[in-house]
Amino acid sequence: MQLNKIPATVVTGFLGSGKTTLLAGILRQITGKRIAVIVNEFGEQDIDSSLLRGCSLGCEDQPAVEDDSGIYELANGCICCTVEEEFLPVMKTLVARRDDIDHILIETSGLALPKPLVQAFNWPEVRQHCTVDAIITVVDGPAVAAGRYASDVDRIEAQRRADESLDHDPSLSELLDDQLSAADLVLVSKTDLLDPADRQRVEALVAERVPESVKTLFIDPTLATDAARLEALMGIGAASEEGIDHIENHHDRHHAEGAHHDHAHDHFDSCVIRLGEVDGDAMAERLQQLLKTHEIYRAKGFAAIPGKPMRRVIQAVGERLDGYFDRLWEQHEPRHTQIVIIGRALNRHDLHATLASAEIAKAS
Ligand SMILES: Nc1nc2c(ncn2[C@@H]2O[C@H](COP(=O)(O)OP(=O)(O)OP(=O)(O)O)[C@@H](O)[C@H]2O)c(=O)[nH]1
Repeated sequence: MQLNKIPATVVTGFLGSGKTTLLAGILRQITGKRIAVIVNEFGEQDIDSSLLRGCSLGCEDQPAVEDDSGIYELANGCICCTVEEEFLPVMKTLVARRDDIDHILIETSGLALPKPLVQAFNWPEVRQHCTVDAIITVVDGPAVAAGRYASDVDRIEAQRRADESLDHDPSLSELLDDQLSAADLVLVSKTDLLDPADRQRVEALVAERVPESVKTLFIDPTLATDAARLEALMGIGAASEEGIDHIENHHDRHHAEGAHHDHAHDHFDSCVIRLGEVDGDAMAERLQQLLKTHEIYRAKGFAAIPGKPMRRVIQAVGERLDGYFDRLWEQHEPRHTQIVIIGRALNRHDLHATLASAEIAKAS
């Protein structure tokens, strides 16, 4: 590690792969380090920072940075496209506060490429004071084992064959490749949902895409009881910015071939559904129905349930839906429901109408 530079860990990985869960585990488990967090979301609402804030508020001995929560949101689009406008000013703020910060954790949007962000660490203002400790790519174990990325390639190939005019349409598989191409360390998440054969499939897929020198760890962040293991993720000392220009990826290759410059997120759509109080069971049932009938990759947010003093977090990845109560509604906070949905060709009207049928009362 380079002396006197603040180390920054960049956590990348597809939508819903487990990045926020990992960050929350680190913030909860690692005490004695002052950690600043930068989160970037695809979509108009930053649910992740709200969840992470809930986490650091719950951990009294873990204030991230003095006098605020230490969580910086870059909610306005994908970090890989807004490096200059959004990321640089935040980094300058952190550099100015460097005596208060031991480590920076950056969660990129699930649709972002890590390369442009890491290249920004070579800008003089940043380079002088910060270094990239490691790029950690989180891979959704069950999704990879189930062939979600492969089947998407097949689907897109079929689309390309059907319509020759289709230019470069980056697939989920290419995005996974590009997120893996920059990795210093790969973490396979949701290992509680993997059987030994799944593990082998995931291992084989990752091994095809990363050099042998890059380690792959199977980790279960929801069971993040192992602080020493989490601590080992910080302090890798890779100085990833030094070699980043030489990392090859599909995105740069398409660009060099003269293809229209676009990013995976140009092909995704997002919308936010805002409602008042909802019937919890009806909401789950309607959402499950939408996950089956629409091309939704990710849905997340929270719901206000009548008579419940806590807000209910809603999480969906693929067709899997989870929910839990995370914190009490504050006294003057309006009780409302808000769900961000990310997918392809979303019909907002349909999504809103279906979920609104679970609404019981308008927001207070
Ligand atoms: N079973 C299981 N579920 C997990 C694990 N880690 C994360 N999840 C669930 O997976 C869902 C997505 O997790 P997040 O941590 O929000 O994923 P993310 O990568 O931050 O998602 P985006 O920010 O939307 O890209 C949530 O419902 C988590 O509870 C795990 O180890 N096991």
